[in-house]
Amino acid sequence: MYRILVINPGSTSTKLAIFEDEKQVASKTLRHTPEELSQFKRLIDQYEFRVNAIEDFLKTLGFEYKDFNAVVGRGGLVRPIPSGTYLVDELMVEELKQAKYGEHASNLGAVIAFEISNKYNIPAYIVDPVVVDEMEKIAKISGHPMFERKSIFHALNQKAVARRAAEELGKKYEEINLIVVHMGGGISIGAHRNGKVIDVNNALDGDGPFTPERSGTLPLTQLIDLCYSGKYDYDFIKKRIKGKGGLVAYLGTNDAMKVQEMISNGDKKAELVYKAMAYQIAKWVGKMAAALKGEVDAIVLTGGLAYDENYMVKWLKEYTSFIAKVLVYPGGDEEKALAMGALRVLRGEERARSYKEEVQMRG
Ligand SMILES: Nc1ncnc2c1ncn2[C@@H]1O[C@H](COP(=O)(O)OP(=O)(O)OP(=O)(O)O)[C@@H](O)[C@H]1O
Ligand SMILES: CCCC(=O)O
Repeated sequence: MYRILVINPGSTSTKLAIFEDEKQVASKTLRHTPEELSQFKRLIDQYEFRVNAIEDFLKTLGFEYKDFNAVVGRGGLVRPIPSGTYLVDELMVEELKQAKYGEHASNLGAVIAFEISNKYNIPAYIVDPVVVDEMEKIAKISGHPMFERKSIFHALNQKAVARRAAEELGKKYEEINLIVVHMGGGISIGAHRNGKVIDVNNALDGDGPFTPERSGTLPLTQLIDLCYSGKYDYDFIKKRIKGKGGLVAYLGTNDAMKVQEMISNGDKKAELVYKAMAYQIAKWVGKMAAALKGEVDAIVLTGGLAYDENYMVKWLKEYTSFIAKVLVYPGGDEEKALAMGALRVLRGEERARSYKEEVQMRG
């Protein structure tokens, strides 16, 4: 039996799980408020805060790090790489610590896993990091040669739920077309054509719908004017786009459950803003339907917001079910996908990819 520790740092949560082979024997989701996280200037400053959460979780269950055969973290903003399980190495950790390719909570997954791996001599892996890139060339064209559209999205969960949907449809993932909508602190909408994500919004870069705490695409000239108004510095503007945008900016919370409560209590502004979020998500589903030339086997809704059947799921069905049937997998399969990625390698069913070699090969 292989015991695996799963560490999944998200933008508004830390999700932890323990697997014994295929079986999840424990799990915990810790939610973090914007106030709690805003005390840290840089993402890497959250290291101790997130490690303490892991150690508390293990202590309550009576486990120690040495009881595990592997530790697997959600992979972050490294260079664009193909889908798969990667052994965490020094190059990857150095790039993540320096945030060379950007800051994201999942950067901490590999960094924490690597520390544990070194101290306790157990392997550390990441699986399908947020930079998995299968985008078609045509989708990368932005509108100006100084800019390129990038594939940065919830690759791990999108791939995991897409496989689950294929199974439910009685087909192979490689045989079907899906639009997968991951709705968490960030939101990504991917066009999956025959097992590859050929187009997707860059969930980190003001590209896409607004989200619980991100602005999504903003009116460009207004944004430029604001940047040059002399009133705000770089960090302030960036925070309006990521961290203090979206629901947080309009309603003061990134917690959709609180927004649902506001709506139930008759708050009309909350209803309008939350419905506008559904409306923008639906329009992105429409874009991806066009990318797939209308050949869509199913639309898959997932992530924390997919738990909300009363509003979000209902509205999205109203707007998009003319395209294809809508399957709903609330939360998602991220922890399982991470554990299974590590398990396949531990069992020798798959070879862990080397990040260093991948980087050398791609030049
Ligand atoms: N049972 C629920 N009903 C409604 N909304 C929920 C429920 N559970 C979580 N959410 C909402 O989902 C959002 C967070 O989703 P999720 O946990 O997928 O995000 P995350 O893991 O922090 O970020 P990301 O998925 O972008 O990495 C929050 O707005 C939260 O309030
Ligand atoms: C980039 C995917 C993860 C997120 O939106 O936070």
